[in-house]
Amino acid sequence: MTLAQAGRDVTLWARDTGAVERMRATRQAERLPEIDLPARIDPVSDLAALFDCDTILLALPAQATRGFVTAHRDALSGKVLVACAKGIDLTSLTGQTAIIAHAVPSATPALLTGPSFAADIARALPTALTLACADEACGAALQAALSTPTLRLYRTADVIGAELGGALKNVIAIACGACIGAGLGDSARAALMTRGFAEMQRLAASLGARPDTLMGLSGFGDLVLTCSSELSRNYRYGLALGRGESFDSHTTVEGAATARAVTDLAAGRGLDLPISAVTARMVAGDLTPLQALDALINRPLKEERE
Ligand SMILES: NC(=O)C1=CN([C@@H]2O[C@H](COP(=O)(O)OP(=O)(O)OC[C@H]3O[C@@H](n4cnc5c(N)ncnc54)[C@H](O)[C@@H]3O)[C@@H](O)[C@H]2O)C=CC1
Ligand SMILES: O=C(CO)COP(=O)(O)O
Repeated sequence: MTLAQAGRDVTLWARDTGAVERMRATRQAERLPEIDLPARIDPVSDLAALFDCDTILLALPAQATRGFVTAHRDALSGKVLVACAKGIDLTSLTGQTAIIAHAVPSATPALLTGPSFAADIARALPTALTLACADEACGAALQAALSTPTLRLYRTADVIGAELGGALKNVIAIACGACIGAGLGDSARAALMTRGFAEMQRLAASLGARPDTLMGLSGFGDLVLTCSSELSRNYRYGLALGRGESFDSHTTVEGAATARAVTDLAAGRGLDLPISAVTARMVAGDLTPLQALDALINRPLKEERE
Protein backbone atom coordinates (compact mmCIF):
# COMPACT_ATOMS: atom_id res chain seq x y z
CA MET A 1 0.00 0.00 0.00
CA THR A 2 2.65 2.52 1.01
CA LEU A 3 4.87 1.66 -1.96
CA ALA A 4 1.96 2.04 -4.37
CA GLN A 5 0.93 5.31 -2.71
CA ALA A 6 4.52 6.47 -3.29
CA GLY A 7 4.25 5.74 -7.02
CA ARG A 8 5.83 2.27 -7.30
CA ASP A 9 4.09 -0.55 -9.20
CA VAL A 10 3.31 -3.50 -6.91
CA THR A 11 2.24 -7.02 -7.84
CA LEU A 12 0.25 -8.56 -4.96
CA TRP A 13 0.16 -12.37 -5.21
CA ALA A 14 -2.21 -14.44 -3.04
CA ARG A 15 -3.04 -18.15 -3.21
CA ASP A 16 -6.79 -17.56 -2.72
CA THR A 17 -8.14 -16.91 -6.22
CA GLY A 18 -11.53 -15.81 -4.82
CA ALA A 19 -9.87 -13.20 -2.61
CA VAL A 20 -7.82 -11.97 -5.57
CA GLU A 21 -10.94 -11.64 -7.75
CA ARG A 22 -12.72 -9.71 -4.97
CA MET A 23 -9.72 -7.39 -4.56
CA ARG A 24 -9.68 -6.75 -8.31
CA ALA A 25 -13.44 -6.07 -8.33
CA THR A 26 -13.83 -3.99 -5.15
CA ARG A 27 -10.28 -2.52 -4.94
CA GLN A 28 -10.32 -3.33 -1.23
CA ALA A 29 -8.66 -6.09 0.82
CA GLU A 30 -10.83 -8.00 3.31
CA ARG A 31 -8.28 -7.66 6.11
CA LEU A 32 -8.03 -3.90 5.59
CA PRO A 33 -11.67 -2.84 5.21
CA GLU A 34 -12.55 0.70 4.17
CA ILE A 35 -9.07 1.38 2.74
CA ASP A 36 -8.94 1.58 -1.05
CA LEU A 37 -6.16 -0.26 -2.88
CA PRO A 38 -4.12 2.23 -4.93
CA ALA A 39 -4.37 1.70 -8.69
CA ARG A 40 -0.68 0.71 -8.83
CA ILE A 41 -1.40 -2.52 -6.88
CA ASP A 42 -2.08 -5.44 -9.20
CA PRO A 43 -3.63 -8.41 -7.30
CA VAL A 44 -2.82 -11.72 -9.03
CA SER A 45 -3.23 -15.42 -8.22
CA ASP A 46 -0.77 -16.77 -10.80
CA LEU A 47 2.68 -17.18 -9.24
CA ALA A 48 4.24 -16.75 -12.69
CA ALA A 49 3.57 -13.01 -12.29
CA LEU A 50 6.42 -12.97 -9.76
CA PHE A 51 8.96 -14.12 -12.36
CA ASP A 52 9.32 -10.47 -13.48
CA CYS A 53 9.84 -9.15 -9.93
CA ASP A 54 13.38 -9.06 -8.60
CA THR A 55 12.34 -8.17 -5.03
CA ILE A 56 9.59 -10.14 -3.27
CA LEU A 57 8.19 -9.40 0.19
CA LEU A 58 7.01 -12.61 1.88
CA ALA A 59 4.09 -11.83 4.21
CA LEU A 60 3.07 -15.31 5.32
CA PRO A 61 2.62 -16.51 8.90
CA ALA A 62 6.05 -17.60 10.18
CA GLN A 63 5.16 -21.29 10.42
CA ALA A 64 4.00 -21.28 6.75
CA THR A 65 7.20 -19.81 5.26
CA ARG A 66 9.19 -23.06 5.19
CA GLY A 67 6.53 -24.94 3.21
CA PHE A 68 5.96 -22.02 0.85
CA VAL A 69 9.59 -21.32 -0.06
CA THR A 70 10.32 -25.04 -0.38
CA ALA A 71 7.34 -25.61 -2.69
CA HIS A 72 8.16 -22.56 -4.84
CA ARG A 73 11.96 -22.64 -4.72
CA ASP A 74 12.27 -22.54 -8.54
CA ALA A 75 10.07 -19.43 -8.89
CA LEU A 76 11.99 -17.74 -6.05
CA SER A 77 15.45 -18.67 -7.28
CA GLY A 78 17.86 -15.71 -7.56
CA LYS A 79 15.38 -13.19 -6.09
CA VAL A 80 15.81 -10.81 -3.20
CA LEU A 81 13.37 -12.27 -0.65
CA VAL A 82 12.30 -9.94 2.16
CA ALA A 83 10.72 -11.82 5.06
CA CYS A 84 8.03 -9.86 6.90
CA ALA A 85 6.97 -12.56 9.38
CA LYS A 86 7.86 -12.44 13.07
CA GLY A 87 8.39 -15.88 14.49
CA ILE A 88 10.78 -18.78 15.09
CA ASP A 89 10.18 -21.86 12.94
CA LEU A 90 9.21 -24.73 15.23
CA THR A 91 10.87 -27.44 13.12
CA SER A 92 14.31 -25.90 12.69
CA LEU A 93 14.24 -23.42 15.63
CA THR A 94 15.59 -20.79 13.23
CA GLY A 95 14.39 -17.43 11.94
CA GLN A 96 12.85 -16.61 8.58
CA THR A 97 16.04 -15.73 6.72
CA ALA A 98 17.73 -19.02 7.65
CA ILE A 99 14.70 -20.88 6.28
CA ILE A 100 14.92 -18.92 3.04
CA ALA A 101 18.68 -19.44 2.74
CA HIS A 102 18.27 -23.18 3.30
CA ALA A 103 15.40 -23.66 0.85
CA VAL A 104 16.52 -21.21 -1.86
CA PRO A 105 20.33 -20.91 -1.66
CA SER A 106 20.49 -18.69 -4.76
CA ALA A 107 18.19 -16.06 -3.20
CA THR A 108 19.33 -13.07 -1.13
CA PRO A 109 17.38 -13.09 2.15
CA ALA A 110 16.44 -9.90 3.99
CA LEU A 111 14.01 -8.92 6.73
CA LEU A 112 11.54 -6.07 7.26
CA THR A 113 10.49 -5.76 10.89
CA GLY A 114 9.67 -3.31 13.65
CA PRO A 115 6.70 -1.58 15.27
CA SER A 116 3.92 -1.33 12.69
CA PHE A 117 0.31 -2.30 12.37
CA ALA A 118 -0.71 -3.02 8.78
CA ALA A 119 -3.71 -0.68 9.08
CA ASP A 120 -1.46 2.21 10.18
CA ILE A 121 0.90 1.77 7.22
CA ALA A 122 -2.00 1.35 4.79
CA ARG A 123 -3.54 4.61 6.08
CA ALA A 124 -0.21 6.36 5.42
CA LEU A 125 0.38 7.04 9.12
CA PRO A 126 4.06 7.71 9.91
CA THR A 127 6.01 4.54 10.70
CA ALA A 128 9.68 3.57 11.21
CA LEU A 129 10.97 0.04 10.64
CA THR A 130 14.20 -1.94 10.50
CA LEU A 131 15.49 -3.36 7.21
CA ALA A 132 17.98 -6.14 7.95
CA CYS A 133 20.23 -7.76 5.37
CA ALA A 134 23.58 -9.49 5.82
CA ASP A 135 24.59 -8.32 2.33
CA GLU A 136 25.20 -4.64 3.13
CA ALA A 137 25.01 -3.38 -0.46
CA CYS A 138 21.71 -5.18 -0.98
CA GLY A 139 20.48 -3.82 2.39
CA ALA A 140 21.24 -0.25 1.32
CA ALA A 141 19.48 -0.76 -2.02
CA LEU A 142 16.42 -2.23 -0.27
CA GLN A 143 16.37 0.60 2.26
CA ALA A 144 16.16 3.11 -0.59
CA ALA A 145 13.68 1.09 -2.62
CA LEU A 146 11.24 0.36 0.23
CA SER A 147 11.30 3.71 2.08
CA THR A 148 8.43 6.08 1.32
CA PRO A 149 7.45 9.55 2.52
CA THR A 150 5.53 7.93 5.42
CA LEU A 151 7.67 4.81 6.00
CA ARG A 152 11.18 5.49 7.28
CA LEU A 153 13.52 2.49 7.19
CA TYR A 154 16.63 2.10 9.31
CA ARG A 155 19.24 -0.41 8.13
CA THR A 156 21.21 -3.12 9.93
CA ALA A 157 23.33 -6.11 8.94
CA ASP A 158 22.41 -7.86 12.23
CA VAL A 159 19.70 -10.08 10.79
CA ILE A 160 19.68 -12.47 13.78
CA GLY A 161 19.13 -9.62 16.24
CA ALA A 162 16.35 -8.03 14.17
CA GLU A 163 14.61 -11.38 13.69
CA LEU A 164 14.77 -12.30 17.35
CA GLY A 165 13.44 -8.93 18.53
CA GLY A 166 10.35 -9.26 16.32
CA ALA A 167 9.75 -12.90 17.21
CA LEU A 168 10.35 -12.77 20.96
CA LYS A 169 8.29 -9.66 21.67
CA ASN A 170 5.17 -11.56 20.60
CA VAL A 171 5.65 -14.02 23.49
CA ILE A 172 5.96 -11.19 25.98
CA ALA A 173 2.89 -9.49 24.45
CA ILE A 174 0.83 -12.61 25.16
CA ALA A 175 2.04 -12.53 28.78
CA CYS A 176 1.16 -8.82 29.06
CA GLY A 177 -2.29 -9.39 27.59
CA ALA A 178 -2.93 -12.22 30.06
CA CYS A 179 -1.79 -9.95 32.90
CA ILE A 180 -4.23 -7.19 31.97
CA GLY A 181 -7.01 -9.67 31.11
CA ALA A 182 -6.67 -11.28 34.54
CA GLY A 183 -6.94 -7.86 36.20
CA LEU A 184 -3.38 -7.80 37.54
CA GLY A 185 -2.80 -4.17 36.61
CA ASP A 186 -0.54 -1.82 34.65
CA SER A 187 2.31 -2.02 37.19
CA ALA A 188 2.52 -5.79 36.73
CA ARG A 189 2.49 -5.31 32.96
CA ALA A 190 5.42 -2.87 33.19
CA ALA A 191 7.31 -5.48 35.22
CA LEU A 192 6.56 -8.17 32.61
CA MET A 193 7.68 -5.92 29.75
CA THR A 194 10.94 -5.07 31.51
CA ARG A 195 11.83 -8.54 32.76
CA GLY A 196 10.55 -9.97 29.47
CA PHE A 197 12.89 -7.64 27.60
CA ALA A 198 15.75 -8.96 29.77
CA GLU A 199 14.81 -12.49 28.62
CA MET A 200 14.75 -11.36 24.98
CA GLN A 201 18.22 -9.84 25.35
CA ARG A 202 19.59 -12.95 27.11
CA LEU A 203 18.36 -15.39 24.45
CA ALA A 204 19.32 -13.09 21.57
CA ALA A 205 22.86 -12.66 22.93
CA SER A 206 23.27 -16.43 23.24
CA LEU A 207 22.28 -16.78 19.58
CA GLY A 208 24.79 -14.18 18.36
CA ALA A 209 22.67 -11.00 18.16
CA ARG A 210 24.23 -7.61 18.75
CA PRO A 211 22.93 -6.03 21.99
CA ASP A 212 22.22 -2.65 20.37
CA THR A 213 19.90 -4.26 17.82
CA LEU A 214 17.59 -5.39 20.62
CA MET A 215 17.51 -1.81 21.92
CA GLY A 216 16.22 -0.59 18.54
CA LEU A 217 12.97 -0.55 16.59
CA SER A 218 12.94 -4.29 15.93
CA GLY A 219 13.30 -5.14 19.64
CA PHE A 220 12.40 -2.53 22.23
CA GLY A 221 10.28 -0.53 19.75
CA ASP A 222 8.09 -3.45 18.75
CA LEU A 223 7.88 -4.73 22.33
CA VAL A 224 6.40 -1.40 23.44
CA LEU A 225 3.84 -1.34 20.62
CA THR A 226 2.73 -4.95 20.89
CA CYS A 227 2.47 -5.04 24.69
CA SER A 228 0.39 -1.88 24.89
CA SER A 229 -2.10 -1.87 22.00
CA GLU A 230 -5.31 -3.81 21.56
CA LEU A 231 -4.64 -3.66 17.81
CA SER A 232 -2.10 -6.44 18.45
CA ARG A 233 -3.41 -9.96 17.95
CA ASN A 234 -0.82 -11.42 20.31
CA TYR A 235 -1.88 -8.98 23.03
CA ARG A 236 -5.61 -9.63 22.39
CA TYR A 237 -5.00 -13.39 22.51
CA GLY A 238 -3.31 -12.86 25.89
CA LEU A 239 -6.25 -10.73 27.04
CA ALA A 240 -8.59 -13.61 26.18
CA LEU A 241 -6.38 -16.07 28.09
CA GLY A 242 -6.43 -13.76 31.11
CA ARG A 243 -10.21 -13.41 31.00
CA GLY A 244 -10.75 -17.14 30.46
CA GLU A 245 -12.39 -16.45 27.10
CA SER A 246 -11.91 -18.29 23.80
CA PHE A 247 -10.06 -16.69 20.85
CA ASP A 248 -10.66 -17.06 17.11
CA SER A 249 -8.40 -19.95 16.06
CA HIS A 250 -8.10 -18.58 12.48
CA THR A 251 -6.37 -15.40 13.63
CA THR A 252 -2.59 -15.39 13.21
CA VAL A 253 -1.01 -15.32 16.71
CA GLU A 254 2.71 -15.80 16.09
CA GLY A 255 3.73 -15.76 19.75
CA ALA A 256 1.88 -19.03 20.50
CA ALA A 257 4.22 -21.22 18.42
CA THR A 258 7.24 -19.03 19.14
CA ALA A 259 6.71 -19.49 22.91
CA ARG A 260 7.23 -23.23 22.37
CA ALA A 261 10.27 -22.60 20.18
CA VAL A 262 11.76 -20.30 22.84
CA THR A 263 11.29 -23.00 25.48
CA ASP A 264 13.18 -25.49 23.27
CA LEU A 265 15.96 -22.99 22.48
CA ALA A 266 16.36 -22.04 26.16
CA ALA A 267 16.49 -25.68 27.24
CA GLY A 268 19.20 -26.42 24.67
CA ARG A 269 21.30 -23.53 26.02
CA GLY A 270 20.67 -23.91 29.73
CA LEU A 271 18.99 -20.46 29.84
CA ASP A 272 16.43 -19.47 32.47
CA LEU A 273 13.58 -17.57 30.73
CA PRO A 274 10.75 -17.78 33.28
CA ILE A 275 8.23 -15.42 31.64
CA SER A 276 8.56 -17.13 28.26
CA ALA A 277 8.33 -20.53 29.97
CA VAL A 278 5.08 -19.79 31.83
CA THR A 279 3.66 -18.17 28.69
CA ALA A 280 4.32 -21.36 26.71
CA ARG A 281 2.57 -23.35 29.46
CA MET A 282 -0.42 -20.94 29.49
CA VAL A 283 -0.72 -21.25 25.70
CA ALA A 284 -0.62 -25.06 26.04
CA GLY A 285 -3.39 -24.90 28.67
CA ASP A 286 -1.11 -26.30 31.38
CA LEU A 287 -1.20 -23.18 33.56
CA THR A 288 -3.81 -20.52 34.35
CA PRO A 289 -2.73 -16.86 34.41
CA LEU A 290 -2.97 -16.83 38.20
CA GLN A 291 -0.81 -19.96 38.45
CA ALA A 292 1.65 -18.25 36.09
CA LEU A 293 1.73 -15.21 38.38
CA ASP A 294 2.30 -17.48 41.37
CA ALA A 295 5.21 -19.21 39.61
CA LEU A 296 6.85 -15.87 38.71
CA ILE A 297 6.38 -13.85 41.87
CA ASN A 298 7.60 -16.61 44.21
CA ARG A 299 10.91 -17.16 42.46
CA PRO A 300 14.02 -16.70 44.64
CA LEU A 301 15.02 -13.04 45.04
CA LYS A 302 18.02 -11.99 42.95
CA GLU A 303 20.05 -9.07 41.62
CA GLU A 304 18.27 -7.15 38.87
CA ARG A 305 21.15 -7.49 36.40
CA GLU A 306 21.05 -11.35 36.59
N1 LIG B 1 -0.70 -7.46 10.33
C1 LIG B 1 0.25 -6.67 10.87
O1 LIG B 1 -0.03 -5.56 11.35
C2 LIG B 1 1.68 -7.12 10.89
C3 LIG B 1 2.03 -8.42 10.58
N2 LIG B 1 3.35 -8.79 10.63
C4 LIG B 1 3.75 -10.17 10.43
O2 LIG B 1 3.41 -10.62 9.13
C5 LIG B 1 3.16 -12.03 9.15
C6 LIG B 1 1.83 -12.28 8.48
O3 LIG B 1 0.86 -11.56 9.23
P1 LIG B 1 -0.50 -11.05 8.60
O4 LIG B 1 -0.34 -10.69 7.16
O5 LIG B 1 -1.04 -10.01 9.50
O6 LIG B 1 -1.35 -12.37 8.75
P2 LIG B 1 -2.74 -12.74 8.08
O7 LIG B 1 -3.19 -13.95 8.80
O8 LIG B 1 -3.62 -11.54 8.02
O9 LIG B 1 -2.35 -13.08 6.57
C7 LIG B 1 -1.52 -14.14 6.25
C8 LIG B 1 -1.89 -14.58 4.84
O10 LIG B 1 -1.04 -15.66 4.47
C9 LIG B 1 -1.83 -16.60 3.79
N3 LIG B 1 -1.17 -17.90 3.87
C10 LIG B 1 -1.04 -18.70 4.95
N4 LIG B 1 -0.35 -19.82 4.63
C11 LIG B 1 -0.04 -19.71 3.32
C12 LIG B 1 0.65 -20.55 2.40
N5 LIG B 1 1.17 -21.70 2.78
N6 LIG B 1 0.76 -20.14 1.11
C13 LIG B 1 0.24 -18.97 0.73
N7 LIG B 1 -0.42 -18.12 1.55
C14 LIG B 1 -0.56 -18.50 2.82
C15 LIG B 1 -3.17 -16.57 4.50
O11 LIG B 1 -4.18 -17.11 3.68
C16 LIG B 1 -3.34 -15.06 4.73
O12 LIG B 1 -3.92 -14.45 3.60
C17 LIG B 1 3.16 -12.43 10.64
O13 LIG B 1 4.38 -13.04 10.97
C18 LIG B 1 3.04 -11.12 11.38
O14 LIG B 1 3.68 -11.16 12.65
C19 LIG B 1 4.33 -7.90 10.91
C20 LIG B 1 4.03 -6.60 11.19
C21 LIG B 1 2.69 -6.12 11.22
O1 LIG C 1 4.02 -7.15 14.79
C1 LIG C 1 3.08 -6.40 14.91
C2 LIG C 1 3.25 -4.99 15.28
O2 LIG C 1 4.55 -4.55 15.05
C3 LIG C 1 1.70 -6.94 14.80
O3 LIG C 1 1.39 -7.52 16.00
P1 LIG C 1 0.34 -8.72 16.09
O4 LIG C 1 0.84 -9.83 15.20
O5 LIG C 1 0.33 -9.07 17.54
O6 LIG C 1 -0.98 -8.17 15.62
